Amino acid sequence: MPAVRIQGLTRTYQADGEPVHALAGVDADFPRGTFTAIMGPSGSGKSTLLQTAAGLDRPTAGHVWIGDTELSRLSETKLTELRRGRIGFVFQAFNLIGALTVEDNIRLPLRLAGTRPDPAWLAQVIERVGLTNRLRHRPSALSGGQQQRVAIARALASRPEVIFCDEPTGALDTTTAAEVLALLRAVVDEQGQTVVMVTHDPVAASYADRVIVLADGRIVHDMPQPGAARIAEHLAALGHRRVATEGATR
Ligand SMILES: Nc1ncnc2c1ncn2[C@@H]1O[C@H](COP(=O)(O)OP(=O)(O)OP(=O)(O)O)[C@@H](O)[C@H]1O
Repeated sequence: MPAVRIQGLTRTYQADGEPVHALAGVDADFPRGTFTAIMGPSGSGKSTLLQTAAGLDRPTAGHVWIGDTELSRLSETKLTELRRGRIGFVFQAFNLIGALTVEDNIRLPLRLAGTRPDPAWLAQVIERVGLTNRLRHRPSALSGGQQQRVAIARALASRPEVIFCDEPTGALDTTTAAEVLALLRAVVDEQGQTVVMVTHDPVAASYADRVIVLADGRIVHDMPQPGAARIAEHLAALGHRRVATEGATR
């Protein structure tokens, strides 16, 4: 069973009385222990795919499974429980709570879910992200890369079945971004996690095992990660104007 399965995923918005087909029937499986990058031009449906797959938004039609649980059958309460316990999120803007220490930020999803932390797992996560000496600090005392590592530790705290990342390196410089991507790669390789990451950056996508490219709400490429240079070519062929080619040699 894949960690995530989406079938016929469709999301239509109304804008000025006109339908906008953000997702026009997308099928994909995300096997456990894999790292997938979702790419595509601006407006192609990447964020909508992530939001609907993660149960943050309801599709207009189609289905999402997290493990064996089909989301459309869940009440809002059950969906919230599932998001807290079985899904991790990492966003471009980190979304840490400034008034809480690093440690309390990491533990927050567990507190919200009312689950008892597994101390051995938490210690392992904190060590893996290199934050052992920072636990008493506030997020504002940390660099951007460190803050994103806190967000990754927070996403891992509940030992989720999948981690959804929306532009996790969008706010970071190249070196810090590389550290964060290496960390995501490591949690897949060492802990068997499943990561689904939206990114505009072919270099970021080159850390994934697989690249899915969307255009107009449909999958137009689904390929084993071919390297940043080839990814950039695929995007350029779609008329993508914001391709980061700098350093695209990986
Ligand atoms: N709340 C909304 N109301 C109306 N239209 C929307 C809404 N959210 C998204 N859309 C439209 O749906 C389409 C897909 O948007 P989405 O944000 O998923 O694209 P994206 O690929 O993530 O884009 P970007 O790379 O610019 O973030 C776009 O045409 C967008 O304008």
